[in-house]
Amino acid sequence: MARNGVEQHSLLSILSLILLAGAILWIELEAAPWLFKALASLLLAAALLLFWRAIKRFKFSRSLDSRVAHWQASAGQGSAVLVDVKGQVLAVNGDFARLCGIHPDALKQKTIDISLLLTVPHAWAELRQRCLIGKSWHGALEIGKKRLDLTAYPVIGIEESSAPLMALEISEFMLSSNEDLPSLVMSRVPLGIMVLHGRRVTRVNEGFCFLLAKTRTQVENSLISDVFGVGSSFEQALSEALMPLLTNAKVTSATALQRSDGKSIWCELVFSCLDPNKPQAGLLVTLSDASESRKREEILRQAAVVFEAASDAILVLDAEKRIRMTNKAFTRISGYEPNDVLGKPPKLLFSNKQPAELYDHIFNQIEQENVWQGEIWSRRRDGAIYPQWATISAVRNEQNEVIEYVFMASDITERKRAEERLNYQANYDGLTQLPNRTLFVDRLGQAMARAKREGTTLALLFIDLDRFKNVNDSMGHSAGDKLLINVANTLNGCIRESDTIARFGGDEFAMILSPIYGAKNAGTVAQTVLKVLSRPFNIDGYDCIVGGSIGISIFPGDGETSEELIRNADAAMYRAKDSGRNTYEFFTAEMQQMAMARLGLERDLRFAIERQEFILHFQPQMSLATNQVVGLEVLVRWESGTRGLVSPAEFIGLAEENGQILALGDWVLKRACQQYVEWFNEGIAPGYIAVNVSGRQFRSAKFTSRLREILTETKMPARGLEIELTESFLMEDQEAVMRTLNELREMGVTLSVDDFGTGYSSLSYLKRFPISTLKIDKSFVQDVPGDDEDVAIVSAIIRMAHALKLDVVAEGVETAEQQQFLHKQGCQIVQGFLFSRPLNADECGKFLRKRLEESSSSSQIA
Ligand SMILES: Nc1nc2c(ncn2[C@@H]2O[C@H](COP(=O)(O)O[C@H]3[C@@H](O)[C@H](n4cnc5c(=O)[nH]c(N)nc54)O[C@@H]3COP(=O)(O)O)[C@@H](O)[C@H]2O)c(=O)[nH]1
Repeated sequence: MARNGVEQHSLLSILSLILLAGAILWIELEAAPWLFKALASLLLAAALLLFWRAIKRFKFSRSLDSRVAHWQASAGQGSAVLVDVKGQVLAVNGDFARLCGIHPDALKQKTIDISLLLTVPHAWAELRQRCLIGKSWHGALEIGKKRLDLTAYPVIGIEESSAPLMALEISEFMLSSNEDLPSLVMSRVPLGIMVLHGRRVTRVNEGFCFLLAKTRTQVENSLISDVFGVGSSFEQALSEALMPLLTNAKVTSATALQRSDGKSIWCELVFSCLDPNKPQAGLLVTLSDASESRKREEILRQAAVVFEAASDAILVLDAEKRIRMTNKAFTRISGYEPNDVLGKPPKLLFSNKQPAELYDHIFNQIEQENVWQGEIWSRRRDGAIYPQWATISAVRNEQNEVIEYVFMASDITERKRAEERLNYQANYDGLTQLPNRTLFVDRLGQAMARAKREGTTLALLFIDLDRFKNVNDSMGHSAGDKLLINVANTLNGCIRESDTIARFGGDEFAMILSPIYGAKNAGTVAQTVLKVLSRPFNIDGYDCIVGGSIGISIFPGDGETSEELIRNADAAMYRAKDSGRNTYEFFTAEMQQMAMARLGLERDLRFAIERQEFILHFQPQMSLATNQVVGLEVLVRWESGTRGLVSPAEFIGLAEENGQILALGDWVLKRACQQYVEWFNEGIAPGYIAVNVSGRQFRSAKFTSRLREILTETKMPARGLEIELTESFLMEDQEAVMRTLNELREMGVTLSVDDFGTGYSSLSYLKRFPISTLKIDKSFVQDVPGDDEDVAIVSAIIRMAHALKLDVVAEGVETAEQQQFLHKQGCQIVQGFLFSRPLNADECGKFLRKRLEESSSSSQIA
């Protein structure tokens, strides 16, 4: 270009000389003929024209030169060419010549139609059009087999009229990189590969597309911001890698990348230059999915956190069972610092409270089953021994060889204490600290097994205190508790080391004498026990004499199971009580039969309730003043298919013991109310029906609400119902009894005290409780007026009842003498065989009707 400028400059000088010569000639020929003058003018005009054109061309050439020079000065790195709008090359750099495979000299004075290079259809027209309107153009082009990245932009002239020029910058050939990365490798390699030129993605492999769920066409030739998003984490990683790449062959980083399907993957990126000598020549980026390894790392990190933060002590042992790692909890629990134990076997942590073989046993089991779990006693650094719950597991490699053991252990000192407490509570009586029934049964089972094995004999003594209730009721529960503790200590003194004494609850105790050499010896022990029990116990300054009754069963002989032995000793104890108390009885075959009978009765009773085999009988209560039926006592009967009509005396006690009384009592109440309402509607009902309610039924939480339901359901008038409760029951838990009695009174139901005189006949409860009637027990009535004592008792009860404004019913009246006596004493109401036996509903209905008829006819006669 410079040469061209010099040539134009010389041409301009020649033209200037011609023009000067023409002007001189024209002046010299002023006087010459017009023909010469005309020729001279013509020559001058031509010279002027040429001069003007030369000036113009010179100016243009100067402007072009300056633009080319300016472009050359500012042209960026890489291949570049400056062309005019026709594609004529105005300037090139050396890289461009190399790109075209043409020596730079070959371009001298030559013109190359750049559009020939642009094999992509319309590319030339597009970029030319963009440059003509002052915009740039980017695109990927191919030259033969080569691919290149081209950026074209307009080069503005100094004058507006200047013809537009276009600078084309062509990035380095990728030919060499293509050859370095054979397509096969590119496509097979399980990595994402991406080639970047500037901020443009020029090539990617299948791995890349797979990784980011993109298609090649979505990615190739797109800007990074289009592929990864504006301001993406990739862009950030790239910009962070650029500086280090100037000095490092490769730079790695990792970041989360967004896939086209919206998922995010964690990628490891490796940036390297395509040509290490020319960082600007493009970058190769490999991407690998590190999500899994990151997850694993995360898990490992979490595991490490768990390891350290675990509340359990954790030790990692190597295959030789030497401690390799410990966590903080281990140090906290054991007191050992890691350095105290690292490299040592965990045996040093074991205490000798357990058998020495345990250590080998543990690892033998792990060898077989991979894991061992159990309690071990460990020793802290300060020597203290403590229990641990340990889990030791083996970690094996793919060859199934143990590579390490993980030993996890928690300090269970507290848990053990709590367990011991619970165990104690479950097996010992809280008041006397003696074994309870549960532990007793367990020990009895063991003693029976031992006796069987060794061919020895054992005895079971069932002890019931005779007058404990008196103390409890008269001196209060606290005194009763003290008495029981004293009794327990005393009984403890009567047995040997090998024997067991237990409290079964209430005032019941039991002993296992094991072994016992002959039943006689059991009798001797029973005598000793009775002797110590008959001595006074000093409670709160008072001497309390209780005494006891003992039943004895012997094994083998009196039962095959512990329950049988206990039941039989219990039966013998009842026999002892029946035979006058403060004595002992051995279990006998006869008792065996009774026990069997009781079992059978219990079974049949259960079915009787299901089959509704019960009926009600009614026994009239007569007014001695009017000779009228004033009420009816309701008495249940069991019409058994196999046993006939069974008296309640035979089954009520049993039903109370096993809880069947709840269902039975409910039925009795409802049926009695229904019957009363029937008679009431017929106009023959007396003033009330008196229903016997057992203590267990009365104590039930639902008793009053259920009674309310029954009254409503049957439409029974509450005032027509009297509840009969035994005197002894009223003495138990007086506050609770009081609450229920008050509820009954509010409902309008009255209360009668049954069997009065047989219990403690305390005046205080008669005053406190809302009682309306006292029933004198038939045992007092049967011997009046002959027996002075009974006469005194009966008259006293009647007087007391009058004083307290209570009605009195005398039951069991069988003779006219008894009736007269009672009448004389002022007893108003009587009940007994003298007037009527208990009658079934039909008979009772007839009885009521007859009595009414009789009384109406006698009143008519009168
Ligand atoms: N909880 C419930 N207890 C009930 C119920 N039904 C009855 N019983 C109680 O069973 C015991 C035995 O009753 P029973 O065999 O019916 O005997 C009663 C009468 O038949 C009997 N009696 C009546 N008059 C005479 C007589 O002149 N002589 C004589 N020897 N016996 C007679 O007395 C029993 C009534 O006693 P009491 O209840 O004390 O008034 C008995 O304790 C019943 O209470 C029930 O449904 N629930």
